[in-house]
Amino acid sequence: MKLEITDIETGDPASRAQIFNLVVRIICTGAAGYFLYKYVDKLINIVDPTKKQKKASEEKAQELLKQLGKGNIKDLKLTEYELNIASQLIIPKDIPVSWRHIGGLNDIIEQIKETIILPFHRRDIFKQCKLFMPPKGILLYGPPGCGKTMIAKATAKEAGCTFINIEVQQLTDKWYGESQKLAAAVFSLAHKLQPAIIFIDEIDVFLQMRSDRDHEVTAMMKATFMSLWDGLSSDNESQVMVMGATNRPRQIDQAILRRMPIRLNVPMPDVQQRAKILEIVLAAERLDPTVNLSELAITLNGFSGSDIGEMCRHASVARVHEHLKSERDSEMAELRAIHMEDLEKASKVMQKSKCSEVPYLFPQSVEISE
Ligand SMILES: Nc1ncnc2c1ncn2[C@@H]1O[C@H](COP(=O)(O)OP(=O)(O)OP(=O)(O)O)[C@@H](O)[C@H]1O
Repeated sequence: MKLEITDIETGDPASRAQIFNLVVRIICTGAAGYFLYKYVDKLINIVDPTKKQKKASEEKAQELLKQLGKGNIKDLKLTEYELNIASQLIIPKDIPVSWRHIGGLNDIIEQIKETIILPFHRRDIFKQCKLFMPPKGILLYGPPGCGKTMIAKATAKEAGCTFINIEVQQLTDKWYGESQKLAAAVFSLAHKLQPAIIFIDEIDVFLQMRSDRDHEVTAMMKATFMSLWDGLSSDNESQVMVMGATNRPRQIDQAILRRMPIRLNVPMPDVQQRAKILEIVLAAERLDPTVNLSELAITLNGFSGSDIGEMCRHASVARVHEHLKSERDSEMAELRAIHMEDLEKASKVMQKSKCSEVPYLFPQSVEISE
């Protein structure tokens, strides 16, 4: 079949010049369209510089939801804001912390098992108990480095529920109205993926006492957050809970404290707790028979769990340096076990650096004045 291009006006076969003209026009129109598209895309990126970031978080959210095995993602009908929040989801099986990694906090762990995990797991039974109200807020408070974040992560792992980790910066969007929509999305997403825990680390920063200095957008976001939280409390069917952690409970608004009826103090470890933490931290290391963890724990007064972890790392690494030094003289293949002396030396170094820190003053309980 022969394809013939004809002149529109005369119907005569088109000349070579006319065909050339047509081809040039098609190419020019295509090129103009391409550059216009590029220009508009650039303009959108200038107007909304977060576009790329939004796309990346959407893709991450889709992947996480798939891993969570929440059925068909399309059926969840997630909004743009919910997808943004979903990019912060933590998959329980990926959490490397469980109860056995936490030393000396058995009372707190038991309380969490009883008040949070059991009602999540045995909803069938708890639903029949009309006087039981599942807690909608729980606060972990205490000095830095004593295991609050570890407890929150282990709770999510053991409960096997959706864990939404809220980052303060994520909700404080500079665009007017966006913060409120994101705050609302936290709760609607948790509702769609329930049972779920909404975890807010440093809740004092996120929802600190509302003050006159609050930016209008921040104040509105907080108000939205609080009213949605109230919605949870009045809905007995909902399996969504907010868990907050703070080093500064006195900075938290009383209205927020009231929404967190369960408040668990995660204190500085006492001597027995320190011995337990030492045991857990050093479990994977080879210890010399000279090591006496109970004796060592007595000398670590004022050390947090994080300090103890750091001290053990120091002791272990110092031994590696010593090994590498001596390797130059003789070929020693095996790294020696950790001696009591290594741990004592490391604790003295840490004690010295701790002496220069400001002492940490912490309330034993958080009072609510009605
Ligand atoms: N009770 C504990 N048992 C075992 N390890 C602990 C314990 N407490 C703290 N640690 C160690 O200290 C690290 C920090 O703990 P974590 O982040 O849970 O403290 P935190 O109370 O949340 O601190 P912050 O308030 O500064 O966020 C842990 O990763 C762990 O190595």
